[in-house]
Amino acid sequence: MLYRSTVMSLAFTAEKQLAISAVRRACSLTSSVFNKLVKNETLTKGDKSPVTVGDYSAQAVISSMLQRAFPQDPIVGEEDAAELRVDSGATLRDRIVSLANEALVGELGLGDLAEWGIGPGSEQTPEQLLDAIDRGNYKGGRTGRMWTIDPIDGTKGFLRGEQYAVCLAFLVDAQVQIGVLGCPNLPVDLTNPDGEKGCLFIAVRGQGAQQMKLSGADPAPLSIPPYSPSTFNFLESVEAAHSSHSTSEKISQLMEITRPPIRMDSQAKYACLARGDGGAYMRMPTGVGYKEKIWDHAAGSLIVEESGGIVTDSRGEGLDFGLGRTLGENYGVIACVKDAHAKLLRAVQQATTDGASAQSKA
Ligand SMILES: Nc1ncnc2c1ncn2[C@@H]1O[C@H](COP(=O)(O)O)[C@@H](O)[C@H]1OP(=O)(O)O
Ligand SMILES: [Mg+2]
Ligand SMILES: [Mg+2]
Ligand SMILES: [Mg+2]
Repeated sequence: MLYRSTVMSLAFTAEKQLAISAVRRACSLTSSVFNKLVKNETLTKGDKSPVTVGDYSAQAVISSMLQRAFPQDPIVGEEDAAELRVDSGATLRDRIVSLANEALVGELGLGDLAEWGIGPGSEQTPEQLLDAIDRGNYKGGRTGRMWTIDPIDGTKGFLRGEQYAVCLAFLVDAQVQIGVLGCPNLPVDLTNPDGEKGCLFIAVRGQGAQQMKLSGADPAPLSIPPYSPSTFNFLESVEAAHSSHSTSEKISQLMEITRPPIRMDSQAKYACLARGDGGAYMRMPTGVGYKEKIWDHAAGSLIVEESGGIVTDSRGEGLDFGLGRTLGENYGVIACVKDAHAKLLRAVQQATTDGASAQSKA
């Protein structure tokens, strides 16, 4: 038993260190993309180019570090470089190559290792960076080691200057072992929205979860407070197209919740649940046949579980990360502290059954 616990606590130290380092480097890249391209440039409404530049270059950085550290590990990444390999993508490609290289050559910080292809002199060729992006094309599966990257989750929040997250998870046999979320715009204390911003959340299965500042300062363990009916509320998407606001409003009424929901973009919702800013993460299907992607839930779900929470779909079943790049048929996602889950699940099931019978009568 002693042997087993020693082995468990030693597990994945190198993977964890790499994941933290890669997410932190990608976060400084996305912050600089925002400052250079979103804040200081005149953009036409709905212009998605800064987010595209940010997505590609952040995935290039994380993926090229992974390739150096763990060359055999496959990656399920949100982006692929096809658009950058054609002539019409040349301008975008040049921008991405220069941003990714700028991030890779940055000085080594705490815990960084030059052997991961970072630090002064670590420039990559355009071809190497495009290949790094394309290493994210793994189809996923149930066995073996793999990583999943969402280089910018919450693109709408990123463009609004609100919440987004750089997300990286490491899985073995379809079980998330490490989850890291970098949230550059998230207040360290949500009750002080004008205070310091920039948080990093890290979980390792069986070893708990912690929050620290993006700089690495002030690490603190995370633990979701016990269920309290008078303060319980929901964390949900800003975008009603991503999660049904009307269904969660119905669930909220059934649970007699009095506090309004906290709406924010990205997996920052999982992080905020883990540190007790809100009572439950709610993601109810909007009925358009959208399949949730594994990179949108892997890191966040482990951070919640390791903080004392539970993450399931609306049937109460665990999320299955072994089905490929998606979570399969969409039954929604609900997450909360363990002692609230049965009550929440009952309300979810009542709301969705009522909804279904109202629809079939109509
Ligand atoms: N119809 C949909 N239902 C649920 N999630 C969606 C839908 N369309 C896009 N998404 C994804 O929701 C995530 C953001 O969620 P949130 O609104 O909670 O921040 C993004 O990864 C986005 O994917 P994409 O990056 O392809 O736009
Ligand atoms: Mg996403
Ligand atoms: Mg994304
Ligand atoms: Mg996207």
